[in-house]
Amino acid sequence: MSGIRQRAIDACYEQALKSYHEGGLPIGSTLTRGDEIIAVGHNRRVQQGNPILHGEMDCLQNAGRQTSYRDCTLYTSLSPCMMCSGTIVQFKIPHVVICENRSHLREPQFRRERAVPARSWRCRRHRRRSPLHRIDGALHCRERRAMGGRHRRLNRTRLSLANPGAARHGNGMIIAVDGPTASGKGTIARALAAHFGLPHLDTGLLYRAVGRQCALNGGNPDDPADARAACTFPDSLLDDPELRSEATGGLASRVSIHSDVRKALYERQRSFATQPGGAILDGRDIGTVIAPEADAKLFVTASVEARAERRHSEMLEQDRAVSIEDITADLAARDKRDRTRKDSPLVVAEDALVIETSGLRREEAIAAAIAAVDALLAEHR
Ligand SMILES: Nc1ncnc2c1ncn2[C@@H]1O[C@H](COP(=O)(O)OP(=O)(O)OP(=O)(O)O)[C@@H](O)[C@H]1O
Ligand SMILES: Nc1ccn([C@@H]2O[C@H](COP(=O)(O)O)[C@@H](O)[C@H]2O)c(=O)n1
Repeated sequence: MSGIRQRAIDACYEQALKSYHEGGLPIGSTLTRGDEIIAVGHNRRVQQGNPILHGEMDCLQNAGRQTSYRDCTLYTSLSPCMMCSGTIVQFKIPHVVICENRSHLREPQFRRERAVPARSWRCRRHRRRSPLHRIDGALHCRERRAMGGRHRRLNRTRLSLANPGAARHGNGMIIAVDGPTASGKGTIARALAAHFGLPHLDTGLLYRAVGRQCALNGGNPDDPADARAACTFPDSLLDDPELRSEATGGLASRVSIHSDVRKALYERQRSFATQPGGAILDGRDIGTVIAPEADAKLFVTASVEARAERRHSEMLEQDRAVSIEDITADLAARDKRDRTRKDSPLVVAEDALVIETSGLRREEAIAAAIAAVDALLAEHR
């Protein structure tokens, strides 16, 4: 790849990364003339709350007024939208290099019809036609594939920030994952967090800490005052391995019916959900109470038998001898308590997508969840 082209593509990537670190959409742009980079820019829609500050627009603004763009090339890390394509046509910019367009292919027909009709669209070396890359036809197809990879990886981490819900919270989206115990919601929430690059909070852990603290205080988890007093647990308790035990799960389910406990834990969960950059939370009432405005809501469920089986295997792995009958009875009791309590019961939020994981392996359940979130976000766009 020629020197200027490589430098321009690298600059696009650096700009996209800069935006990513600012909590924005990872889209960068570079304007070149001959061997010179005239300007760079990145998408600042989220950072500035400015709906038209796309990467290409920011770059052109940074370049200032140019007498002519006829000898310029605009590089952009992602396929330009209708607005940016219109600007490219308006400014008569003859060459556009799109670093990757598989994550988000936008306005190809518009550009095909209007943008740069006189160019050859074949890979110079392979003479291969590439319909998706009509305006970066000057690149060798292997070069395109190589540069596309890293841009694509970056884009996939944050593209979902483009939805309107993201703007509501400054610069992020909220994903709510609810469901009964051992349904696999934690497994799914952690995988979604890694996929979308979001921080994750397992809210069950907070209720478990209250249950555990109540026991440490010698209190009665069914007594509202004892349960309330346990809400001031030290943060270090969250690292206590005992929190993960079934016994503590049972205590958590008992303290969680008290309204004062739910009120005491609300603010902590709410500020996590609304932090800049977005968040993913799993629990029982995330989509209904903690973040009813969440951009994507999933309700993960599975039959009692499948859940008991999973919990049983988990315990066998930890060398804990518990009968499957006992586990089933405990799950059923917790389900009933969670579903029938007055304050914030476990229900499917109206706008949630239900994922039934009984017949799905972990990877299949995760793939279904990612597809469901993508579909929900696409509805918002
Ligand atoms: N689709 C699946 N198939 C088989 N096992 C699964 C699946 N999803 C999760 N598991 C396993 O089931 C167990 C419970 O999963 P996980 O902890 O994600 O559930 P949870 O709903 O978050 O539970 P809790 O309410 O206790 O926090 C774990 O051992 C996990 O590895
Ligand atoms: N948002 C939440 C989360 C949990 N609970 C209660 O805590 C118990 C333990 O939760 P796990 O997810 O770790 O199993 C659970 O049984 C609920 O009673 C809650 O009420 N709200």
